[in-house]
Amino acid sequence: MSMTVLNLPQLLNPTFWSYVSEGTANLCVRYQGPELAYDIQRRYAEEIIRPLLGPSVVPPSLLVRVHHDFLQELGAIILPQRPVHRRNQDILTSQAHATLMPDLIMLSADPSLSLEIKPKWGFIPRSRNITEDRIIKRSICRHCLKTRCPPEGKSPTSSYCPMDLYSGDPVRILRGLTSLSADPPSNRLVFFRDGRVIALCHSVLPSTFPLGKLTASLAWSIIWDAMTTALAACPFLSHLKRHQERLYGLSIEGALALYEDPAAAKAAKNAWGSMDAWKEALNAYLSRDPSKDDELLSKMDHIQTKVHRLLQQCMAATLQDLSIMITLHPGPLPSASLQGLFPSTYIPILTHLDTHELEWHCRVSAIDLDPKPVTRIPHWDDLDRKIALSATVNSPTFSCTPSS
Ligand SMILES: O=P(O)(O)O[C@@H]1[C@@H](OP(=O)(O)O)[C@H](OP(=O)(O)O)[C@H](O)[C@H](OP(=O)(O)O)[C@H]1OP(=O)(O)O
Ligand SMILES: Nc1ncnc2c1ncn2[C@@H]1O[C@H](COP(=O)(O)OP(=O)(O)OP(=O)(O)O)[C@@H](O)[C@H]1O
Repeated sequence: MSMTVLNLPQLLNPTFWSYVSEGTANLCVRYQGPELAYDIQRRYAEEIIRPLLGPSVVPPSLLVRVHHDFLQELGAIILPQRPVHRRNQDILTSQAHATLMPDLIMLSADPSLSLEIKPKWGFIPRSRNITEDRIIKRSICRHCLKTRCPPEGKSPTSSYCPMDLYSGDPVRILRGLTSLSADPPSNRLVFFRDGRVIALCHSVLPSTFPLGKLTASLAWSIIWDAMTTALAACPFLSHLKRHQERLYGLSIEGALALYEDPAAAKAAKNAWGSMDAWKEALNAYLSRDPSKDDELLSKMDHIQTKVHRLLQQCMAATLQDLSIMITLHPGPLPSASLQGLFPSTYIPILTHLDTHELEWHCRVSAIDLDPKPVTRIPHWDDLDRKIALSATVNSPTFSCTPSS
């Protein structure tokens, strides 16, 4: 068995280390050098988002050293496989680090089918800070305001309502998935078979797949059923919705009011690059009584409280923009492989096919967990204002059925 050895020369400065303890064989020292800028992104996912969503959902990752020649050669090798519209942007060959993660789409040589979806906001906000001119936000969810109530002269761009996906009700979850799949192709729903992107529902399944001998439409209806069962069985979406809603407790209008205090904005911008500050904001959130999520702004006179609330607003923004990867493996639990480095959790599912029961194993993971800049708060508020005002002018005749 080979072992991965990471090359991190920037750590090899003895003054960055201090003594902790020792035994007969090992001596333990603690790293106290400068924060590795690139590492903030990786640690944010592991130390801030993982406690919210759960260890089985947020994949582990390692920071590895890379160099110019490797990145340049890699860029040339993969260029033909990249989408044409992305090719004008080269890989940044000056990057010193990359993140190594388990492959969430495919595991060893087993047949697999994965669905990547971007669920977006899962609740309808209730905050007292929502102003009268944006009152439509209380009856139509953010995604539907943005996509189903476009400015005059434009057509709706989606029929998907996230409230369905987050409802916990299998009938509504299936409706959410199928409406997403009926939308024009986008990164909001992507299918992978055996590690490669496939055109949704038009693709014949491989014969190694247990459904491969069925007609495509029957096979796909069973697959939708298995995906729905997995999402209904896994507590992930309900955790995601609860944390989105609580972290967004002041609504963007309230967060903007805090950001308009120049001292708070400056302190929050400084705090953004420090993992200690993120952890403080997370702990303040985890120990907060939910009845205080939408606390009166006038009661928040400490700069520290404002900084916590601003960073929490950024955490909510990460949670609204993440993607979910649902990977289905037909048959028994996939055997350990190279991925043994990274433990993961599978949900066993049974689906019915005529008189036969099919056994699947399913893994649900969250990806794209980047920290969102606190400096975007005015932009998010402005976007919300535009979306709410343009939808109000259209006087939509529908409202969204809350997810619970
Ligand atoms: O706020 P939204 O709803 O426009 O979300 C943006 C996403 O739009 P979407 O609603 O998924 O079509 C947008 O998605 P697309 O690139 O449009 O697929 C981005 O994810 C953007 O984040 P970032 O600029 O990559 O950090 C997202 O922006 P942030 O809200 O994270 O700033
Ligand atoms: N661990 C993983 N295993 C398999 N595929 C992955 C993994 N992580 C990311 N991907 C794939 O790579 C794509 C890009 O990754 P990611 O979403 O982190 O990039 P991004 O630049 O932050 O994207 P965006 O512009 O949507 O914010 C994902 O949409 C997913 O298809």
